[in-house]
Amino acid sequence: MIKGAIFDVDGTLLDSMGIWKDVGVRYLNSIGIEAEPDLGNILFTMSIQEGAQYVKEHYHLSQETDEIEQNVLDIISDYYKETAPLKSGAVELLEKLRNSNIPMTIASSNNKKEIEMAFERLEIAKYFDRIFTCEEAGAGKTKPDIYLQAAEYLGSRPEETLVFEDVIHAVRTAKKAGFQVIGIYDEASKDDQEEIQREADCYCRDWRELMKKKTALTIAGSDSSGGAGIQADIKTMQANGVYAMSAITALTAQNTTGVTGIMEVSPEFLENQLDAVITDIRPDAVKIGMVSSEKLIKTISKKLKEHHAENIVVDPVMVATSGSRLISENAIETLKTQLLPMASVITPNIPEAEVLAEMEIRSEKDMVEAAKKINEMYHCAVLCKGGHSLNDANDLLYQNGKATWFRGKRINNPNTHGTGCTLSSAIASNLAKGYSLEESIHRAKEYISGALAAMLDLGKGSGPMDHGFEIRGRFGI
Ligand SMILES: Nc1ncnc2c1ncn2[C@@H]1O[C@H](COP(=O)(O)OP(=O)(O)O)[C@@H](O)[C@H]1O
Ligand SMILES: Cc1ncc(COP(=O)(O)OP(=O)(O)O)c(N)n1
Repeated sequence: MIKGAIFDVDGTLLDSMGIWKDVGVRYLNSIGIEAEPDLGNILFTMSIQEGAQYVKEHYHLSQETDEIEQNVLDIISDYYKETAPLKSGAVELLEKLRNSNIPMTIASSNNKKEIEMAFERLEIAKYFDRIFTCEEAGAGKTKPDIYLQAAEYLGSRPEETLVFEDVIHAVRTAKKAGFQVIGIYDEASKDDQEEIQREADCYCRDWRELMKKKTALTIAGSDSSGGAGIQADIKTMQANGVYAMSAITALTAQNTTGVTGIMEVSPEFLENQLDAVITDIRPDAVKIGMVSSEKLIKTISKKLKEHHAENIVVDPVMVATSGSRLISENAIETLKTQLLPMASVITPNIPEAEVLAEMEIRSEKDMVEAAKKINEMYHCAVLCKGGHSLNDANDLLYQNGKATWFRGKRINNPNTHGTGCTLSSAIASNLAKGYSLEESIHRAKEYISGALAAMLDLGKGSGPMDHGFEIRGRFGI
């Protein structure tokens, strides 16, 4: 759960990085000298003192460096006081965080005075309880001090705190210190964008893009008891902040004790649903759950390719906890060859991973070996879920030759109907919102732990979880 947010200023909230490239040219122009074409880049990495020394020597100026420095500082100060604009969508983002009762601070390498002047003019001072500067923190943003001091002030731990940044060294520092980092594009650091995208938990071109409601589509079967399948997926997507859509593969007559009937839709009708949804509201992520027959799998594969679907999470549902089979034997082969290679990640539980890897899983070492085998066979990231273990809830991600454990505390709750559907839908929701795969899994596990810990107890068998455990507000009472 997010309990605080820390914002950088220049390049993040303000579209102000240009002044630091432009200030030397402006200064020289003010004394009637034309600057060399590349002066902005030459001065960009220098301190103001170094820059003043450079222009004095290079342009044979009679002014002392102290005077040049002061004139440059005045130009910068005037810029913040009168001109520095907000980045697009910044106010909407601040408003949204304030409405969610998330306290916010500033962490900036700039001077407090400049920030205060700009914030007052732009009417955004009201969003921030305090401004932290690198000068006061005693270190620049290659060290985590400023973020840690800001988080301590907010009363949130790093993992509960969002850091908004636009430059790679700051993104790296905050990430390394355990914060959740949102990276944003800025012209001044355009050459580092790919790296920022890789290192940050979430990345966006501008704040409006981050604010836009993200969408997710579930292609799965209906569970009449509401704990698994389409119903669990939609509740999960809603609770994880995305707009949920569905294409139903089958109706099941099901409750917490078992499945008493399955009625599949025709491939034509599934195709119809997929076309209707995707051509109108494009999903930012797709989750695929129960698909019981070869024909339906082929339809999904064809349609998702045709529509260039992204962020596909495949939960290779085979058997429900209650013991009922949810896929035909021959469809498993088609699932392997047609759907797995399209997936950003697949989420088999231990029995499903055993079928896909064609080996027994008895230990954590076996989980790694099976996930590696599946990854090499089908070229997709594999999250082997450990919910069927007795003592823990440790899941293993295998991708790009690397195994990463997501360790979870086992919650003593016998009502685990729909855990697989819920986890895969939460991962898809997080991918839709732009989180990296690792962060998407991490957040999905936190969500499922919360839903299990709410201890809902319904039905005669293994009951459903409380998907809405964190949905509060006046209509929730
Ligand atoms: N009792 C539990 N406590 C905490 N997490 C659990 C528990 N049971 C399952 N999980 C988690 O729920 C997710 C779904 O896992 P699993 O139950 O193995 O899937 P499936 O429902 O497909 O069999 C995994 O992240 C797993 O670690
Ligand atoms: C319609 C439908 N789809 C999938 C499942 C399996 O759900 P899962 O999340 O794996 O949960 P359990 O049934 O294993 O608890 C289902 N039962 N029905």
